[in-house]
Amino acid sequence: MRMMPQKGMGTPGSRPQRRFSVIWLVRSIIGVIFVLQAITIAVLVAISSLRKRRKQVCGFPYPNLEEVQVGENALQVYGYGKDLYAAMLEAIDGARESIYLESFIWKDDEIGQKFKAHLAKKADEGVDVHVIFDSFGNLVVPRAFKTFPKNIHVLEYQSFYQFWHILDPRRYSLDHRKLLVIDGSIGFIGGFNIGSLYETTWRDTHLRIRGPAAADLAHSFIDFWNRFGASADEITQRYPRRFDPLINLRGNDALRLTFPIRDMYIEAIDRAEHTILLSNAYFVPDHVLLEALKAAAARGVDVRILVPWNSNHVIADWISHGYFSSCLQAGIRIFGYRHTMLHAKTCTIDDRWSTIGTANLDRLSSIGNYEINIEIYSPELAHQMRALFECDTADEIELAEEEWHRRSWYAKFSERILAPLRFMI
Ligand SMILES: O=P(O)(O)OC[C@H](O)CO
Repeated sequence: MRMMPQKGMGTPGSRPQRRFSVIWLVRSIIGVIFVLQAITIAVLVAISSLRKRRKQVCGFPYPNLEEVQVGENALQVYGYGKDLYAAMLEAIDGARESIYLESFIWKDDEIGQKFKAHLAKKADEGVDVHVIFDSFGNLVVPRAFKTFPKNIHVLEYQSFYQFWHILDPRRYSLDHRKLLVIDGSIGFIGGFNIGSLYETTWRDTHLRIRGPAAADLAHSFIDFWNRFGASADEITQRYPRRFDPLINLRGNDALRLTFPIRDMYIEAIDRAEHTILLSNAYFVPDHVLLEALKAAAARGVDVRILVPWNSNHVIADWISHGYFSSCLQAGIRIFGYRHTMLHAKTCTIDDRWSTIGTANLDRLSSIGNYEINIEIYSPELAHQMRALFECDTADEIELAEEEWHRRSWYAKFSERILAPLRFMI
């Protein structure tokens, strides 16, 4: 009996023909995109490491800002690491009761060691010293550096500590916060991690609070410690807190799925009438945030966004570039900071409202990590934030819409091919 060859099988002895199907097509397209993304990333990383080898940082301008009084609190903005670290170490040296230090990254270098030595001295004097750092953020830091004297309480935050945690999407989060609180009365918050690199070569923004609002920072630390630290080592210290309409702390909590910092940004942008001056290290906004910024520009608000021109994460830069065309079309002004890496996470609106904190405008910070931002209602502070922004943008490039549209085809291609990665960072 003769067998009729079935569809797609070919004749006996010949190679079977691949059956065309939608699944095969989708798989092939995804495969091609993966390969193109891998090639693009490899090329960009190679170019970036060449650039890093050649680049010399020759300093950057920043204004000297005076401490301002906001209600019962004195606020000092820092735009330069050397000044900030000096103030932090001075505050640590003056501690009498407690020191709470939390840092996403804590480098084993001159500055990192300096902090460790000052903390050890205070612990020996009997001050209650607690430190938290993120396990993933400090993966490359030697274990010896992460070992502290016995009288310093340490929490190395690790999201996964049971096997089943890998099944819980809420645990794909980092402790991205940067906090220092002394005696519940002096608090530091902002973008600076701890390390020599950040001391003089990165432009970042941090805030010192002297006054009752520092108690909020203390309790944010204490709450985190008591939830994730050993139960036998609870912090029982309390600092009186009070509601303050001028200064508000906003904290993202991954396990509780509360992400008020993103909401805070959207609400403030929606309210803007005159100006939005936004600086962010990694500008990869979600659809809602982006539409809020565009809507503000459409109603006549002067929206200006400052991003690093070449950040420490080249892929993030190129993903960020993918937003610029639509921002420029919407009337948003984009500035690229070229002096050095700009790591600040700040915004000031209508010369009234400002925020300084740890949250980048990307998915990880918006709906992923533990983050902490402070929002301040104060024309005096907003005036300083404007001065800082204007200093940062004074001699930097502003993208012109036409010129940006004329960028090379391979730049446009790279942005397109990397766009699907927006949801990963
Ligand atoms: O995660 P951030 O914003 O503290 O930035 C850290 C730097 O990217 C370190 O590579």
